Amino acid sequence: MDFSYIIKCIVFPYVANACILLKLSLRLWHSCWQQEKSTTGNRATGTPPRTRTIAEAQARIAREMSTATCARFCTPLTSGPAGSTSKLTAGSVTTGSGSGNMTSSYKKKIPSNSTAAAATNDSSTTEATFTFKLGRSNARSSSNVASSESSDPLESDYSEEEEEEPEKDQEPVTNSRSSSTATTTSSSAAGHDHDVDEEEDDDDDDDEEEANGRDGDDVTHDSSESIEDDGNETDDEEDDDDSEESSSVQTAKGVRKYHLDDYQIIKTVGTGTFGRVCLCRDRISEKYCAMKILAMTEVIRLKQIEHVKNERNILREIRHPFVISLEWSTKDESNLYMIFDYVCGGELFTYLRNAGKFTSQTSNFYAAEIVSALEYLHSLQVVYRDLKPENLLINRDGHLKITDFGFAKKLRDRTWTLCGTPEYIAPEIIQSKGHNKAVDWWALGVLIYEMLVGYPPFYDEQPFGIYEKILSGKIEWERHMDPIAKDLIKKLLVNDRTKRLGNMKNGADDVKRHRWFKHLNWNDVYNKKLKPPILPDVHHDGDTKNFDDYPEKDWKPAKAVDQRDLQYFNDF
Ligand SMILES: Nc1ncnc2c1ncn2[C@@H]1O[C@H](COP(=O)(O)OP(=O)(O)OP(=O)(O)O)[C@@H](O)[C@H]1O
Repeated sequence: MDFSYIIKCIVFPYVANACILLKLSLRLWHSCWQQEKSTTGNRATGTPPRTRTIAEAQARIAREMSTATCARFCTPLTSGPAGSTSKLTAGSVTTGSGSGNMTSSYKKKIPSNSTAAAATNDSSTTEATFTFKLGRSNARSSSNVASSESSDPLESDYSEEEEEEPEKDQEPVTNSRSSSTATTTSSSAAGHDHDVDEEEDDDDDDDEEEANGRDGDDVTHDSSESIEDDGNETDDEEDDDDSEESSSVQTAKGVRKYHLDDYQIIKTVGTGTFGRVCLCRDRISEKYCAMKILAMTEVIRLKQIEHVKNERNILREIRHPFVISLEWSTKDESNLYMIFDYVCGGELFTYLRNAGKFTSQTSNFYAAEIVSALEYLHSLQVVYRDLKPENLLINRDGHLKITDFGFAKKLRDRTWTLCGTPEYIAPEIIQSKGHNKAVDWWALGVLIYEMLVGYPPFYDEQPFGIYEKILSGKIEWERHMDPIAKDLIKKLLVNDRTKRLGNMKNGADDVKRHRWFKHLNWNDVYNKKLKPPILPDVHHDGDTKNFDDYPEKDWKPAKAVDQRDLQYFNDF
């Protein structure tokens, strides 16, 4: 073996990966340090971390896992806030090894420094890094991550290219920007969104173009056009009286003038990084809905302005049976508000943890609905970037609704943000190579594995351990795993994204034609004709029994932001 071969093929890859991990460590350290300086207490709302009662599932998973893996997956437990208990039972679940009701404490938010954070409940530890979004994770070593390096509140993302670029327009937008036109929204995103899309420029670009069977011209997409076309567009010209908390929206039944007062808040059903999600009742239509309330001070502090705007803009544009529907959005001087359909069945995550794992049939059903949604999103050049069981809600009819578009982004080509949930992050995101829709197909592979096995394929207590495992590409397989499902997972969890199923020239069709989905008629999938394996136990549309209880008295009103900061959200 010649010397240059050893350097190129053995030493270089190790050194490269070590450098990447070192870089991530430095960013983590930097961000921890920044967060520690600036925060005490847990988020603007003051809500304690959420816990659940799922020890039996944990014990079962522990039994089924090798001791070493188990020690990593079953991280230290903490007791939760009084009253924060899961009411969910597994009685109605058709699953693999599911076995009824389970109780025990299960740490919902596992910070990067789990012991310290568990002891203090302090967001300065739980929000370490690239803005760790720890509100939603249960058995994860941490939840979502999104990089936030700069002190510019508009700069939510990290990219090497950015650092070399001259400072972009970083002042808050002026009043001359119309608050609701799509063009403004779009130009704002272009001007401030540091989740940079760039033409491909590194070595594998050409390969990738070839593999995708597309050329650069094909990928251009003018988001402003589609947003303007959207029936939900607020019509300021027709209604000059519209205040920020109210607006007229064209609905199927004609123009409706929405007001925040139209919604009666009933109960908190979920918490997130910047606020909470409440069940509410629309006094006009008498429909139940979910109101996501985001404290602007937190959005600014965590440099997530563009991500939040992306979320709203993308959601306004899309409509699909397996994607949450945004009905209206608005703001006041303290909060941003998004009104969604209320999905009363709760999170797929809870059903999965209660069951331990799903059968191949059950997993296949959910995977098919996700494939249908991903195909649709990608056709609009939207990359979702946060696929995981916590973000999949089960509707009363048993079908899925994908929620939380906080990391979704309309792509021209590639983007560089380090974001996602560690266990679900694709290797190219860790390596800061620039990523595209291929990351969603990777995440689908992780999700199918987690549904079938009960835990994700790459796990460690620390995000860096997870990243190391992802980059190593080694996966432990269960002996009795469905071999056809295993084949699909292998084809999705391919480190080289140009060879990853879903990202090649036939796109989603390659996934849809895989043998694991052979029996499916994809029109039936889209039209919800398949029989759902789980029917949630709910008594009426506003039932909250499938969600945890949150002590309502813990919510403190978010602080009003000053006029200058308010302008960041002019186009929200
Ligand atoms: N439309 C809905 N119907 C019912 N529950 C919902 C709905 N939307 C969100 N939830 C609940 O609220 C939780 C938090 O919502 P979401 O993930 O959108 O908030 P987030 O602030 O973006 O959270 P994170 O910071 O974890 O990303 C969800 O996991 C879910 O349990």
